[in-house]
Amino acid sequence: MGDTATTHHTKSANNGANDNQIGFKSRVSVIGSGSWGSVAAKLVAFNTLNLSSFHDEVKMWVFEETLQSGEKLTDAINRTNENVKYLPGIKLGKNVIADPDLDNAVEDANMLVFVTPHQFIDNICKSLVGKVRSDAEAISLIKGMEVKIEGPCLISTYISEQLGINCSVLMGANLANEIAEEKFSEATVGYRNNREIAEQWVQLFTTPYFMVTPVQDVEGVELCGTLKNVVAIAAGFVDGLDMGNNTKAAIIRFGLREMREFCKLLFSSVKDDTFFESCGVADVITTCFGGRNRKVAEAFARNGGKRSFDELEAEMLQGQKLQGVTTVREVYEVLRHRGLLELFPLFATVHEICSGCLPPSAIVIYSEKKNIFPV
Ligand SMILES: NC(=O)c1ccc[n+]([C@@H]2O[C@H](COP(=O)([O-])OP(=O)(O)OC[C@H]3O[C@@H](n4cnc5c(N)ncnc54)[C@H](O)[C@@H]3O)[C@@H](O)[C@H]2O)c1
Ligand SMILES: O=P(O)(O)OC[C@H](O)CO
Repeated sequence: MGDTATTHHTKSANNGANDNQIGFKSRVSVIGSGSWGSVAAKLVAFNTLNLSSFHDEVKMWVFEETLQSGEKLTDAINRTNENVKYLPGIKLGKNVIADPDLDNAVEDANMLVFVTPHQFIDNICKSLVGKVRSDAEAISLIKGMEVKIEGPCLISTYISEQLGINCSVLMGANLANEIAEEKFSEATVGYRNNREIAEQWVQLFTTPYFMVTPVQDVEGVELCGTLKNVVAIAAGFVDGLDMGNNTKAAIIRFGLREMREFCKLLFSSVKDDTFFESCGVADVITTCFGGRNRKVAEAFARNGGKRSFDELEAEMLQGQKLQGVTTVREVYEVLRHRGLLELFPLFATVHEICSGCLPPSAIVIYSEKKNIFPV
């Protein structure tokens, strides 16, 4: 742990955070246990076993459910060391302990990894108020955003505000099943102003097959991870209409341009270089070719928009959750509220298709005529 973090530990006030500086070991909890949540626990657990500055054990909070066999998911994970529902066939590491009790899962942890679908973060944060260490550091792997009456709010900001702790982000071209199989990938840690904290997260996640780069642009990194899911849905429509690779490449380019404009609209501080990190162009590419948002959007278009995203998601993903449909609705609300829909034709069209106002083929009309931003 770096100096800044150590000072952090010693000044803590509540929930047992009175550790001595010398010999202090960090405790990590993972909040979420879907496919990416389980891979995150695996990555982290590999490092906590191998680095002396961490306690070995990694607690992973599980949204409890009963499997078809009648066994609780948590019991099955702890018995087999696999997330048999969301990441079957992958050993997580014996030091990963699944826990269905949220309070218990975060108790004593000073490094909190948030990785649930974004639609659930509100309830999770509300139930964690007053339960986490005041000196804890958080990181969000969640791709999505909250839209409140007063405007859009990044998930990392929401976590920070609700829990009174600093929150970094980790985003990137990270299809969970590929990293689970230890195929090489990159990711980007976005941090606000404390480089040492960023280095701790880099250390905690880096493995020989997972390369993590810190970038001082938390908003840019997080919004890239959030918005690429909208572009992935557009790419899925193109696939469902059998329009081919050139059209998909055009959609990716238009999408990246709207991502950049939307990021700068919300945060003028967002850096152009961030779009060339793993969280930017690389994540757009991988999601538009191999992601769940793309896959379900393709099925939506092949069905002519007659079967809803909810229905297709339940049938095709068996409990896993899409982020793109909710995100594009939130983006649309922000743009409508500001009278800027015309400047974001791809985002607007994707929402209008998802919500049934336009047919999937409208994405073709979009791609034929749009070049809104000056290049
Ligand atoms: N899967 C990936 O390849 C991947 C990669 C990078 C980032 N992400 C992001 O990670 C985040 C988490 O996604 P994931 O892939 O780990 O999950 P997932 O879609 O695989 O699984 C859904 C999860 O939601 C949980 N859940 C269901 N109802 C809930 C409720 N009411 N309250 C709380 N939890 C509930 C389920 O138990 C399960 O753990 C998302 O923001 C996603 O965009 C996913
Ligand atoms: O499967 P998706 O569409 O949720 O995308 C997964 C990851 O975000 C890719 O980096």
